[in-house]
Amino acid sequence: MADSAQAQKLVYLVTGGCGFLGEHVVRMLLQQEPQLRELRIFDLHLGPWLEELKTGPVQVTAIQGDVTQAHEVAAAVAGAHVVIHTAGLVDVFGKTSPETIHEVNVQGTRNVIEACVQTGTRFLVYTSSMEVVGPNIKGQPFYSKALAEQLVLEANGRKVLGGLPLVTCALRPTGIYGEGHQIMRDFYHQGLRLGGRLFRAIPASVEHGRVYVGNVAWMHVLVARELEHRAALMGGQVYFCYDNSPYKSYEDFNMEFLGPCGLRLVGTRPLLPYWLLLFLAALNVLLQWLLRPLLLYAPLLNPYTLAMANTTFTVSTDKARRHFGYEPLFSWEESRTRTIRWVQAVEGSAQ
Ligand SMILES: NC(=O)C1=CN([C@@H]2O[C@H](COP(=O)(O)OP(=O)(O)OC[C@H]3O[C@@H](n4cnc5c(N)ncnc54)[C@H](O)[C@@H]3O)[C@@H](O)[C@H]2O)C=CC1
Ligand SMILES: CC(C)[C@@H](O)CC[C@@H](C)[C@H]1CC[C@H]2[C@@H]3[C@H](O)CC4=CC(=O)CC[C@]4(C)[C@H]3CC[C@]12C
Repeated sequence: MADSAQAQKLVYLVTGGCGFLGEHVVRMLLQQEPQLRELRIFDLHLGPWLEELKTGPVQVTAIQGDVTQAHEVAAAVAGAHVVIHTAGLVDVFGKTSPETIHEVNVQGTRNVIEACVQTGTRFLVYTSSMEVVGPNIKGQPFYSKALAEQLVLEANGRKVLGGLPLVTCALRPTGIYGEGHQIMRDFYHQGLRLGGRLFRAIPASVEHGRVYVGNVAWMHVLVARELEHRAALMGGQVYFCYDNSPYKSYEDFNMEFLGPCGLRLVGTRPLLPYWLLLFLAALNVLLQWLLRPLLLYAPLLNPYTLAMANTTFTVSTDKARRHFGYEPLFSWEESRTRTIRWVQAVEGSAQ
């Protein structure tokens, strides 16, 4: 009996499973997905925390690999029931060349799609970004995400090995926050260096939609589960990731977490005029270029981050609720508390 029950259980693959979002998806699957028999985690950089996951009832298989290498992807995909493809490069600080970003995001996604077709995996969930509908121009970090999303959606309905159709969909989070968010960590360290102060650079009126990483992970788990049963409705669809996090300026939102950790945002309006911020941002680009042979200089302020920080991001949709019953798993209060605890615990700033 156990064998037949075990036989009905499924193999999931998460690419980028050791990243900020990927780790939350992996942990959420282990907590919330009863159908799991094996969870494969495919990543260029495997985290040591994976070892702690191997003591549970689900077989956890860590695979060190590169999505730009088709054969490595095919070997990881073979036999998987569903692939959750989060591996990607989103570099808003100019650390990585546009060519590399394109290779990982576009060719890597193409490799995942082809691996599904060649090995017979029928369900593919892609982590896109709200940015794909932003003011993208060629060469911006998210242009390659838009191309990759298009590949995934166009692949919906392709026949996989065995003759059945591939079912794909894409999820579009906006700025994700929560435990493990590197930019939040950078802001905290910047504030500590400035004597517990951060200086306002963005008008408080510029509203930003942000979403808690646990709710983004939960949406991935739900979509991976429902994609088979609701293929006709969900196949080829995109879903924005949303929850009840409040709309605030990027800096004021960060202070929801950094304030309780002892930081203070100075100024009710930007301390420097926008033209001076533009000049400093351009200067940072020049410095990054001049210093590149010696070191990687990648400050928070550059023309792209300044433009993004001054762009209103809002999402008004309930499509995920209507299509597959999504409701945020974590309230705003829980999301805020978890994030504060992370900053306090990881950064040793417990009060
Ligand atoms: N962080 C955010 O605010 C948002 C992220 N996203 C998307 O979510 C996904 C995950 O983002 P994050 O967790 O923030 O990034 P991350 O950089 O923390 O995680 C990405 C993971 O992919 C892996 N990876 C990178 N290149 C690889 C390759 N060639 N082969 C195999 N693995 C590779 C990395 O090692 C890393 O573990 C990305 O696709 C990103 O575009 C979308 C919207 C917002
Ligand atoms: C120095 C200041 C200008 C400072 O405030 C810069 C902050 C900057 C790092 C962030 C400001 C806006 C952020 C982006 C925004 O939340 C939209 C996004 C959506 C995504 O899907 C991915 C992340 C991001 C591009 C996000 C990245 C960080 C900012 C640019």
